[in-house]
Amino acid sequence: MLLRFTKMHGLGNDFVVIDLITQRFKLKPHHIRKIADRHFGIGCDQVLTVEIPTQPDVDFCYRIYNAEGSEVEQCGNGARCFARFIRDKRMTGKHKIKVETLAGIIELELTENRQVRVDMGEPILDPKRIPFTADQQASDYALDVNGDTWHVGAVSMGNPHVIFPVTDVDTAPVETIGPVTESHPRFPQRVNVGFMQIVDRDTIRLRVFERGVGETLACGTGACAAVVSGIVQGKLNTTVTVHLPGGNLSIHWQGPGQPVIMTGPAATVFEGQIQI
Ligand SMILES: N[C@H](CCC[C@H](N)C(=O)O)C(=O)O
Repeated sequence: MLLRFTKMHGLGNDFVVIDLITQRFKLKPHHIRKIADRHFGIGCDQVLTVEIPTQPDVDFCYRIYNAEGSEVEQCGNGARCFARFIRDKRMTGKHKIKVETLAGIIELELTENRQVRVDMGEPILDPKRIPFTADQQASDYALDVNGDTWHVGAVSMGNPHVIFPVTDVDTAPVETIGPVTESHPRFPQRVNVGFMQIVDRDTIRLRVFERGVGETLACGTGACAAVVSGIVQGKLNTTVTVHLPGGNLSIHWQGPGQPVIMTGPAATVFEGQIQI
């Protein structure tokens, strides 16, 4: 079968977006792996499918799959690309849309300067719901990795994140600590691994070794999780610029009980068809 797709990216975190409302096809993990393969397929970090919502009062549904084929709960850069896709394909005339995701319903808004603002919902700090094995909720946790004890943050945006504090992201041990921590036994559903350098109370630098992919040029939920962790530790103000290798995001969080608001760009690269 020939499947139409749109290649997109959010700060270099790239996606293949497939409309499964006008194309009926059941994507299986081996299909995802082929689509995501940068030599034998199209190539992307994640595949994002546009689907009919199952809940009332919701405009659309999207599902996200990591390059290895696993379905995941949430994706921040994907959410912004989704909003751009829906708008550019004129699948809605609305400026603000409600979207059903595995992590719950989120709200996306296209802003006047072609940015996308996403209400990512409330962060999850209870270790049992991240999930992360810890005796009780804390502002940071002792985590043993490769024989060293790190004091890390742990936050879920619907998908799990652990955040390592570093003095310089350029020299952070992403290649060594990333893979080992991704499958650390204290994270029963594996985990996205962030390395956060706090520049000042309004600015961080961040690199992310993503679950199911490896290091990406940007991670939207990772940026949200890192800022929440920094605010919980009393080290950041409520609106933070996050410098990622692929570009910058603005993250805003007023504190417990409040949603995380992420604002940033989304771009279309090309359209095509893949024989699947
Ligand atoms: N690798 C993530 C999913 C994609 C998240 C990322 N691309 C973003 O922009 O949030 C996970 O396994 O939870």
